[in-house]
Amino acid sequence: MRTVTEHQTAVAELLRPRFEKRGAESVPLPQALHRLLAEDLRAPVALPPFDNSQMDGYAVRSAESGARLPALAAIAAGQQAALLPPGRTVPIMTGAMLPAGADAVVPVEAAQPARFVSAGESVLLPEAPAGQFVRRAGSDIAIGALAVAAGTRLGPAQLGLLGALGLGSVPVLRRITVAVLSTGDELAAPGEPLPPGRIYDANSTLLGSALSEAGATAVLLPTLPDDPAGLDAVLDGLTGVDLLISTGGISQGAFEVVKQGLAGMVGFHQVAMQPGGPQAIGSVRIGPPGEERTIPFLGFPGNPVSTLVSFEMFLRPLLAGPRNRLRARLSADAASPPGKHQIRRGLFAQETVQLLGGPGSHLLHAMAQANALVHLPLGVAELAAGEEVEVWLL
Ligand SMILES: Nc1nc2c(c(=O)[nH]1)N[C@H]1C(S)=C(S)[C@@H](COP(=O)(O)OP(=O)(O)OC[C@H]3O[C@@H](n4cnc5c(N)ncnc54)[C@H](O)[C@@H]3O)O[C@H]1N2
Ligand code: MOO
Repeated sequence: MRTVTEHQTAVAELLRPRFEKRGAESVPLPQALHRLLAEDLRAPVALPPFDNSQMDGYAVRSAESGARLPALAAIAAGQQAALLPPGRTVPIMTGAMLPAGADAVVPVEAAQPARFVSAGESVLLPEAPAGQFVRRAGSDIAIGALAVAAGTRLGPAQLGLLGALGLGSVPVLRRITVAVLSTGDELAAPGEPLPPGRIYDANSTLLGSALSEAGATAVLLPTLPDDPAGLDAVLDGLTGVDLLISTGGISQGAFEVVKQGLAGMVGFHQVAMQPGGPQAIGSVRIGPPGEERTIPFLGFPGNPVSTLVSFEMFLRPLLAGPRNRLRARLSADAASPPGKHQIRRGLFAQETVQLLGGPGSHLLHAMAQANALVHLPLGVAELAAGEEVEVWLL
């Protein structure tokens, strides 16, 4: 039996070289959400690009503040500011360029009168130290500084920064394309009638959406009946994908389509975790004759919770990095098979986690209400309420 870490290492060794060779593409900034940045990006301009006002108020030479000063015509955001002559003040709006000579801003409500006066009128300004309410050029980021590092998953803040820096497009890693093959005679497609003895296919949707959320492109193949010859046909017809994942058909049954169809080509292992114990890993030949190539293959167990937990444990970290991990206290006693790393589903709030449903890997309804995976480590049989465990926030 393999440990979780051993299988994680095996999956990483199989997939990392492929993922690293995937290459980059340039995409318009608004389309780069959740993509991985392909190279370090440095600031082509400083932010702010020029000294500007942090307040709607009066720009002043600080040495001349604490006095009544005649005002010039107001400077709006977007205008180029001229020199502020000595002995003058100028109404200035938030974000407007500070005129040369000025080094402080007095908020309009601190002036007397507490409004914007017309050009030529004078206004009494309180003492304002140098730098007051002035946002210096480069105080957010200096020109040439590292803005976003290669490998960063681009979220709203990173994309906003790149927009502020004037970048219209961004180099991102090409998406990994993953074919998803749910197997089993019992499967019917959601939306279709359900004959007796059959169940609806949950895994195609579950795994497809997990892959999309992690930044990959999922290609959902039609479900495969328990017919090893059918698997050969699927492989022959497959092109343009970086990875194939199957679900089901890998344990000890009499009709294990993946196990029978790929015997000798891929490894079938028992991993010391629950759910997700049975795992397959290796490489498969795909493509029509003359265009064959070899791609990595992962076989996840068929139970839907096993499939999603397998994805979270083995694949998601390689596609999108680790989940947020923290320690939480169990809300109630818990038991776990000591020979396995058990991964339960739970509801995390205020440093406490409540287990939802039992350990069974068919309990998809409970998982659909969970916001965390709860780790009960190898070697642990019983945990008391209040004991700390690791949780991964989903
Ligand atoms: N004798 C043994 N039997 C089983 C063992 C074992 O060690 N010895 N392991 C059990 C464990 S643990 C798991 S997990 C499953 C894994 O089996 P398979 O990967 O071969 O999966 P299947 O048998 O095809 O399906 C398992 C279960 O999940 C349902 N299923 C499958 N695909 C889907 C889908 N796309 N959507 C919804 N539900 C699906 C399927 O109907 C089965 O109920 O093996 C245990 N057995
Ligand atoms: O290892 Mo299985 O995934 O418990 O049901």
